[in-house]
Amino acid sequence: MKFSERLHEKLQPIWRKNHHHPFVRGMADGTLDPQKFRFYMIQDYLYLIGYAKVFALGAVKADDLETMGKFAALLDGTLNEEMALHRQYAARFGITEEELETAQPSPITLAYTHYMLHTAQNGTLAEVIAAVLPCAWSYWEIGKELYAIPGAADHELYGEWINMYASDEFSQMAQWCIDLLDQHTAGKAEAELTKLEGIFLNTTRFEYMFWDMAYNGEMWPGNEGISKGIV
Ligand SMILES: Cc1ncc(CN)c(N)n1
Repeated sequence: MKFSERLHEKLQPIWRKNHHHPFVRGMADGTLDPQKFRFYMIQDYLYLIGYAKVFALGAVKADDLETMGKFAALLDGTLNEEMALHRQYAARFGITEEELETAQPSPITLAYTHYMLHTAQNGTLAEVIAAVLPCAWSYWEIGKELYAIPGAADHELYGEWINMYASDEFSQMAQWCIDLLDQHTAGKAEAELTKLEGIFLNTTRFEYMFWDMAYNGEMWPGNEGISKGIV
């Protein structure tokens, strides 16, 4: 069994929780409060800045030019395609790029990005991929699931989000990460695989916590104004 198959099978219960989270269900049926989505967009923008840096660290840790080039392409895709969608949404909400970049990260955004960056800075290439894979893989799965719901991808506000994460480009990048992890784990000792499984589990948990943070507008104690999306 490939290592990615083992992860997928073992972590299904947590993955299903992401799909059933009220934030995701609200995008699926179009009932999500736009203010919650606004708050999510700002936090996700900050998250993606950290996520992009993890791809940069992947290029540093790669030991062949092809893999370096692919990580460079993922970095470019995150900064210039995925985050472009966020900038478009921000414009619709009347938020400037400067406001986006200077917004305060919530405790979960900070913890999640710092965990990924710490892992990527200190770990092996396989650990870098284990840290980012739940982000790419779970969004691809959610995107596909929502896209299959009649009318969901045409929703005035959430349609573009769904189309982005169900797109061929996004699926190819998630599949590349899956294949790279399988390549770097083939024949590895159980102790190493267990460590990688732990990293994958942690960022999978963070994915759930991120939906929850966005749904509840969770900010630092005493920052309730910000939690309502007023940056
Ligand atoms: C929190 C989170 N996780 C994953 C993704 C998909 N890159 C994202 N945009 N945001």
